[in-house]
Amino acid sequence: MKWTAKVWKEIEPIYRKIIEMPFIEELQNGTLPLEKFQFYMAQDAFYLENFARSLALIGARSQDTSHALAFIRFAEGAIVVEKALHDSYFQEYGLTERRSISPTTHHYIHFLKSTSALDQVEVAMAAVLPCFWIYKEVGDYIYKNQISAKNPYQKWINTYAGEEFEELVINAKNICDEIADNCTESQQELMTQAFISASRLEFMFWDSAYRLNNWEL
Ligand SMILES: Cc1ncc(CN)c(N)n1
Repeated sequence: MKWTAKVWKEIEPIYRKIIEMPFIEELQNGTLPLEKFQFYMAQDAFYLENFARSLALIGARSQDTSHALAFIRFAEGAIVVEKALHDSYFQEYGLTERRSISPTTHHYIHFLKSTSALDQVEVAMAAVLPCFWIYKEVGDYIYKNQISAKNPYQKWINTYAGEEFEELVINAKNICDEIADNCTESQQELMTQAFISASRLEFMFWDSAYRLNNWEL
């Protein structure tokens, strides 16, 4: 069995919880309060910038030049494609003020940056995979189950359910499988643990946006 098939089984309960969470349900129905979406978008802007830095770092640390190129392109995509989505929502909703980084965003960003900088590069690749794969699955799930034809969050849904994003996800999964095939069992286990941690953080990211969670002090 491929490593990606094994790890998806591990995080299946987390994924189920994600698609059942109110943030995702309301995003799908177009009823998510704007304030919660704006909070999410503002946090996601911090996230994307640092996610892109982590991807570029993984690219720089990859031994195989085709993997290096793929990760450098992923970094570019995170900045160019996803930022375009952000910019259009920022303009549409007049989101200009710079908010502070929430505790969950702070934790997620630092988890990705430290893993990318200090852990084995294959572990870092596994840590960023949920950022691609879970978004693709959630985007597809929402797209297939949408009831309302008029949804203010349609651009978000179309981005992650789209073919362009799908290509990136397939590529990232294939690289992880190739890398995992050449790893020892204990390295694979570290990859799996990193994948599970990032999947938990994906859940927390949406959950904290729904609760508008911020520092208490
Ligand atoms: C928190 C988070 N995770 C993943 C993605 C999709 N790259 C995102 N935009 N934001």
